Amino acid sequence: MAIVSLKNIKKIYLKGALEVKALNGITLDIQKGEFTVLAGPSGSGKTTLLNIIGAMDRATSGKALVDGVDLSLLKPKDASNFRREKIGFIFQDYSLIPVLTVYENVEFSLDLLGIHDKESKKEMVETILKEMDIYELKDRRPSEISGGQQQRVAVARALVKKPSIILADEPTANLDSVTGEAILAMMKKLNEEYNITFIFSSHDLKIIEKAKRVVRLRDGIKEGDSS
Ligand SMILES: Nc1ncnc2c1ncn2[C@@H]1O[C@H](COP(=O)(O)OP(=O)(O)OP(=O)(O)O)[C@@H](O)[C@H]1O
Repeated sequence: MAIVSLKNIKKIYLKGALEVKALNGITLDIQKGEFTVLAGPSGSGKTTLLNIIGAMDRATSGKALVDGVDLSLLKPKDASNFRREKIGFIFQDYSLIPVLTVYENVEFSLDLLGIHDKESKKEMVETILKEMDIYELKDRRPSEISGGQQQRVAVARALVKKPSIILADEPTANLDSVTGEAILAMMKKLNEEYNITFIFSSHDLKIIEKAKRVVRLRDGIKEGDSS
């Protein structure tokens, strides 16, 4: 069974009296363990689609089933539980908490899940920091490390809670091409090692060509799908 199953998803934003059709009938299945990029020009609907899959936003019409949950039926509180338990988010601007150290940023993800036992948290956080090769940076604040290192912290924070799906909106957009490709290689390794489903957006051709499956969007419509 597909971990993400979208049927005829439409999203219309209202801008005053103006309707913006951001998604115009997207049908898409993604299997568990796939490594998929949503590609397409600016404004094609990539962020909107990621937000719907992650229950950050709701489709205007259509059916979205993610890890067995029908997202259209979720009340706001259930949506926030769903996000916390099932989804790891990675953002273009890293979105780390500036006053917390690298260690605490990753640990916070477990606090939100209600895991409070110091020792088990320590084991989980340290394992993932080592995996991401940022263990030596654990006591620094985000402002004291590079952009590529901050994005590795963001990946660690998403991953530590062992989510079913990781959603990443332009995760390499603010990085130079070498660092961006290193982050992508790391995501791919984690995808293969843990069989975590990755769905990310990009309009960088060098990044797109390295994904296993490319779903192309244009004007809110799926115009291509290749693996
Ligand atoms: N909150 C909003 N209110 C109104 N219109 C919106 C809103 N969010 C997005 N849009 C519009 O919906 C369309 C799709 O936007 P979206 O951000 O999903 O595209 P994108 O492919 O992620 O673009 P980019 O690559 O620039 O991030 C665009 O026309 C955008 O202007």
